[in-house]
Amino acid sequence: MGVRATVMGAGAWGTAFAMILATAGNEVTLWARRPEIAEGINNTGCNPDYLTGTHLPGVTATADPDAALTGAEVVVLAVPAQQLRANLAGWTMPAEAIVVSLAKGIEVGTLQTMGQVVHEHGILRDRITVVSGPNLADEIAARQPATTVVAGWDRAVAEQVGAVCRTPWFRPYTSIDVIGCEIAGATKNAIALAVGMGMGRGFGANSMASLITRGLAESTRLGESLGADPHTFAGLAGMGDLVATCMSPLSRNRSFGEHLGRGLSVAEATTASRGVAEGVRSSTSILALAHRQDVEMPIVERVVQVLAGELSPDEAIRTLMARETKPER
Ligand SMILES: NC(=O)c1ccc[n+]([C@@H]2O[C@H](COP(=O)([O-])OP(=O)(O)OC[C@H]3O[C@@H](n4cnc5c(N)ncnc54)[C@H](O)[C@@H]3O)[C@@H](O)[C@H]2O)c1
Ligand SMILES: O=P(O)(O)OC[C@H](O)CO
Repeated sequence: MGVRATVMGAGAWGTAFAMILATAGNEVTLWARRPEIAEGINNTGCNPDYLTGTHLPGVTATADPDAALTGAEVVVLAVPAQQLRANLAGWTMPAEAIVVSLAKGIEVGTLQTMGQVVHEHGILRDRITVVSGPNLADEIAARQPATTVVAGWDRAVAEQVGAVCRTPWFRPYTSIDVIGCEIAGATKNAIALAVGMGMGRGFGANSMASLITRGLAESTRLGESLGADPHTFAGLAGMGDLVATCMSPLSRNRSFGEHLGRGLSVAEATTASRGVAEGVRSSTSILALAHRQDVEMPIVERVVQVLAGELSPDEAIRTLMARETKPER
């Protein structure tokens, strides 16, 4: 028996998630900011801008947020991290709905995770869940097998969301480590920028593996300082997502880093990007959060310096390699 589910945001992941929910037997409404996107979906059954060849049977689109939200039992938030708070302020959330956050980022200024932003908007913590894992939207849209983590403060609610978005090719696990999944999801984008820069400089698997492994170490440190379970970082929302993002040419964050490594400016890399590369804005807030928590994040620090034009990718790599020798852990 399905639920009435609404996805707020018709970018790549919002569109793919709407398809998952419809395939799982739910009644699905997809809110698009631009009316022409909603019209395109309703007229052709495909999103004209994102995942363009993907059919969305059972998905009804609208550009009216009130129409989208009225009566929804599950509300999925799929707008970019830095835009979530402003969007929430303009929406009337259904009183009893379960809220699912898809965005992977840390808010600039407040240094809050998306779950914290949603909670601050007045949603009870027990009704908030986040979905995070190795989930490149293009592969999900192509119905390739994938797993994910649904994390919630209330395990039963996480299980409910897991059941609602389970399909033969999309297998959700559950967790109660919301902060761990959110920190893992946000930081992997910053690490993918670093990996991309290395690839753009022409480096191979050794460099990539070094950045992934040490990147995971610094993400785990930050997560633990905020009360996360370190095991989360070894799981799908941690290592799983980091590997998928850093290995795949489909990743916007890795691609953005590759552009920088090849000598493009941040503005040029932004123009070349196929969608939002969350790490570009969130790297700064992740580093600020690390400073607040007194946690060392040398890779993220170099990424921030490259994005700010203070270091070239070569200088970033050279200074990372010049750090003092120390025990691995
Ligand atoms: N694409 C993926 O493979 C993927 C997978 C997992 C998680 N995510 C995360 O999901 C979130 C959304 O990513 P996406 O891939 O759908 O992004 P996207 O770049 O494909 O689309 C962004 C969507 O947000 C809309 N948007 C932009 N500015 C907005 C604003 N001010 N208000 C409302 N809507 C606005 C755009 O119109 C578009 O519909 C990000 O945090 C991303 O990290 C993405
Ligand atoms: O394309 P990216 O870099 O935003 O990564 C997409 C997903 O987060 C991968 O799980």
